[in-house]
Parts: sequence; C-alpha cells; structure tokens
Amino acid sequence: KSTVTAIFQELGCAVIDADLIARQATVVQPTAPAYKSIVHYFGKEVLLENGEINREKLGAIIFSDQEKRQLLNSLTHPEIQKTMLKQILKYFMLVLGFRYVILDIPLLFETNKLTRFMKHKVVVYCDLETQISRLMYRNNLSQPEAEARTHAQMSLEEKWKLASHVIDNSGNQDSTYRQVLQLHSQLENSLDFLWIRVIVMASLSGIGGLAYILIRQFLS
Ligand SMILES: CC(C)(COP(=O)(O)OP(=O)(O)OC[C@H]1O[C@@H](n2cnc3c(N)ncnc32)[C@H](O)[C@@H]1O)[C@@H](O)C(=O)NCCC(=O)NCCS
Ligand SMILES: Nc1ncnc2c1ncn2[C@@H]1O[C@H](COP(=O)(O)OP(=O)(O)OP(=O)(O)O)[C@@H](O)[C@H]1O
Repeated sequence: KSTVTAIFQELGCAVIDADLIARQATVVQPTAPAYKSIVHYFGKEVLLENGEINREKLGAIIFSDQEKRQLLNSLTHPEIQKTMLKQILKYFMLVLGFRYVILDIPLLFETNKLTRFMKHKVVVYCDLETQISRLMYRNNLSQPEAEARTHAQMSLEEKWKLASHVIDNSGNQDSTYRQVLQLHSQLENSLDFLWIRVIVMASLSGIGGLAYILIRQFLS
C-alpha cells in the first residue's frame, strides 16, 4: 500500500497514512491516552528504556494472541480514526480544496467504519508468498513471524472481492507505476467530488447561519 500511495503522493494527491498515524504522538507516544492504556494493560515490559513503546515486543505479544490483538486495537483504533477524520476534513476544506483523499489503511475492511463513505476502494494485491517474503525482508522477521502478521488480517483474496479497483503489485515497480497512473487519471476525471463539495458547503453555510443567529441574539 505504501508503495502505491507514494506514487499518488508524487502525482500531487493528498494521502493520509493510518500506519503513520498509529506511530504518532496522538496515539502511542508517552503523552497520549492510548499509551497510558497500553502500559496499563500490557505492563512496563512493552516499553523501551526511553519510555517509548517497544514495537518489536508488543508485536510479538499481539500477533500470537488474538484477544490481546483485539485489546490493542480497541485502545488504538478510536484514536487513529479520530485523527484520520480530522485530516480528511482538513483536506476537504475549501482552502485546501482537494477533490479526493487517498487513505492508506491496512485494516480497512476488518475494522473501518469509513468504507460506507468511500466511493473507491483499492486493494493492492500480490500473491501470499511474495507478500510474506517482502514483509520478512522489510521488518526483518522470520517466516513464522511474517505469517502470523498476514494471518492477523483478512486474506487478500477476500479483500479483492470487496474492492472497486485492484492493483496487481506482484510484478516490478514499473508495472505497478503504470497501473497507478491509469487509476489516477480515472480519479482525476471523475466528478464524484461534487457531492462532497455540496455537503461541505451546506455544512459550512449551516454553521455560518447558526453563528449569525447567535451573534444577532447576543447583540440584541
Ligand atoms: C503492534 C505494533 C506495535 C507492531 O509494530 P511493528 O513496527 O513491529 O510492525 P508494523 O506496524 O510494521 O506492522 C507489521 C504488519 O502487521 C500489520 N498490522 C499492524 N497492526 C495490526 C493489527 N492490529 N492487526 C492486524 N495487522 C496489523 C501491518 O499492516 C503490517 O503488515 C504496531 O503494528 C501497532 O501499533 N499496531 C496497532 C495499531 C494498528 O492496528 N495499526 C494498523 C492499522 S491502522
Ligand atoms: N513491486 C514491488 N517489487 C519489489 N518490492 C516491493 C514492491 N512493492 C513493494 N515492495 C516492498 O515490499 C515491502 C512492503 O511494501 P509496502 O511497504 O508498500 O507495503 P504495505 O502494504 O504498505 O505494508 P504494511 O501494511 O505491512 O505496512 C516494502 O519493503 C517495499 O519496498
């Protein structure tokens, strides 16, 4: 997904990355409420010496225990979704004026209630063997560790069925790049953004109208 969203970003699109948010101050840094709950439920042994979350250790716990994974999800996902929503609104505000926003979400179909508001759902696909070997290489994991992580998610075949577009990323980066270019031009030519503009305009004029009434009441 990150490989594909990086191309969209290069093409000038607005991108919101759930994984990045999951690592940020609002979610797992020592001042965040989710951080405190993680320490409360998982203990200080999931912390590094500097107080930050030991991702390797927490990963080893949650990817071998479904209940603990669900617990972690229940602590982090509300914060991640709240931050995503704020960023979406920012991009749709008239000053920024983006027609659409690309959301990079690993657990979109499993947990995200946002799907019903999404016109386009893109699944980035490759065969399981390639997926596991790329994950092993990127995260420096053993085969069983990488398999535990892929099994913690809906299979790509199932996700494929729920998608409106599929990008086949089994080949080289050039082949992926070409597919993204094609999807990008399809999205650029789409008029789907118009209904979002109408909703944003209507909400803003509603808020503006309310503020006007309140000011009038206050001054009279
Ligand atoms: C458990 C954590 C600390 C492990 O960090 P680490 O850097 O070792 O792994 P990384 O984040 O790169 O994830 C490894 C792989 O597991 C997947 N994954 C991550 N969290 C989850 C989850 N809760 N359920 C299923 N798959 C997950 C990722 O998409 C990736 O493919 C981290 O993944 C985390 O904080 N997860 C909870 C937040 C979350 O659900 N993030 C993903 C969706 S927004
Ligand atoms: N077409 C490709 N050819 C070779 N390597 C690739 C290709 N696409 C992605 N990779 C590599 O595979 C790894 C995983 O890709 P990427 O980070 O884009 O996946 P992701 O879906 O965002 O991952 P996750 O949800 O696990 O964070 C990265 O190291 C990336 O460089």
